[in-house]
Amino acid sequence: MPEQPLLIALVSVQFFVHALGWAMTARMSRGWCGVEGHFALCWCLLAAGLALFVPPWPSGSAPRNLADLIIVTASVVENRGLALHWGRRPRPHAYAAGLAIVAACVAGSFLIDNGHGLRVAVVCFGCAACMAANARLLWRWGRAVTPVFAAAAAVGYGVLGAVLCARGVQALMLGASTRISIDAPGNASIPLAIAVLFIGGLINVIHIRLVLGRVLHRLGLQARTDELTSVLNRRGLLQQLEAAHADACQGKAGYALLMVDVDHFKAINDRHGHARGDEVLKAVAASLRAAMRNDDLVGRWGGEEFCALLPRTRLHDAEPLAQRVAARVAACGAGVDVTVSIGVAEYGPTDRDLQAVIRRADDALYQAKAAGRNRVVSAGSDAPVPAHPTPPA
Ligand SMILES: Nc1nc2c(ncn2[C@@H]2O[C@H](COP(=O)(O)OP(=O)(O)OP(=O)(O)O)[C@@H](O)[C@H]2O)c(=O)[nH]1
Repeated sequence: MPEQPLLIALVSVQFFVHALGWAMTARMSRGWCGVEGHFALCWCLLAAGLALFVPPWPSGSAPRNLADLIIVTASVVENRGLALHWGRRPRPHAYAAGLAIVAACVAGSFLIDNGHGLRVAVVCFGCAACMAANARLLWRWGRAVTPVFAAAAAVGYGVLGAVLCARGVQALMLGASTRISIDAPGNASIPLAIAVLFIGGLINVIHIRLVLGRVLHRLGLQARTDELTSVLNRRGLLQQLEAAHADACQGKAGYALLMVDVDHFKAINDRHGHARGDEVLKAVAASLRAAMRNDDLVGRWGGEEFCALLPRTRLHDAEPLAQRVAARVAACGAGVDVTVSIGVAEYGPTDRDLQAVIRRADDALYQAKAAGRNRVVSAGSDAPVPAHPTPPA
């Protein structure tokens, strides 16, 4: 086999390896219709398209343009995969219309003198439109999570789109004599083949980075979230508490803590069943979140106990908030009478240790329980405040 087709065959094999990797990932995540499945199909199409440039395929216009159409389809599939990655709704009609226009132009160009230039141009413009759409997706949705990577990748796709546009314009102007092609005779196309291999590798790195980032983000979220109530779990809340405490120790704003415990929860479980108990816990968590401000964080401390972190909040502001929480819970409509006891504590300049603040909130909660439940007690204040007139369940 002469050097030229050998090089193209190598690039095709490399893309096929990418496809294999994504196919395995899609199978593991059972996501053939998801992002991984789209990337697998994209790389498979690219590998197939390039393989059509290699003997025994004849070197006439038909296999070349079939290859070009397959490559445009691969670009469309990639864009669909990226759209799915950010939860955007892919637009099948737009994709189908774009592909139909490219296919019609390629078919029509066979009837025109010097149609070769038109065919190359249309295919280049088709791919360039997909690259521009990819750049837009990365710029619009990716920068919020990974600013540097998303901006660099968006610029990369943008440059690739611009190069393809320039190539399309050149093909239109030069018509039949346009010769810049991966299978053009002579040594000129060797750098082009190497560039295709390099750019393909970079695009695959972008795909890997996006999917890996999403998987790690999801795992991190699961590790910090309570499965039943969807609020933070103890580990997740402790991380936030430690960060708030470190900030406070450095002289930044302090914080307040609410320890919230459902009253007589064992009786609710015993009387109404464990499943209803779970529903009550979900309703209490939802009420807590609804009563809090945007910056406040709610977590399930364990069992029927919740904890809320109120950043930049003093005790005298935390107390009315705790009252509001108690009133919300009492009105949560969980199907049974539910009340909570709440202990409130705030960070003080002598608190070198987060555990000291947690202990004060816990002690205040214990006092609220001992004083008859369904009330708010602030660490340091002697008089427990009844939270709500409703008697415990
Ligand atoms: N349904 C349900 N019950 C839970 C869950 N986690 C803990 N519990 C139950 O919560 C109950 C807590 O009981 P206790 O610690 O005696 O507290 P209590 O009955 O609320 O009493 P006071 O706190 O003193 O008012 C236990 O019966 C646990 O089995 C859960 O995820 N779902």
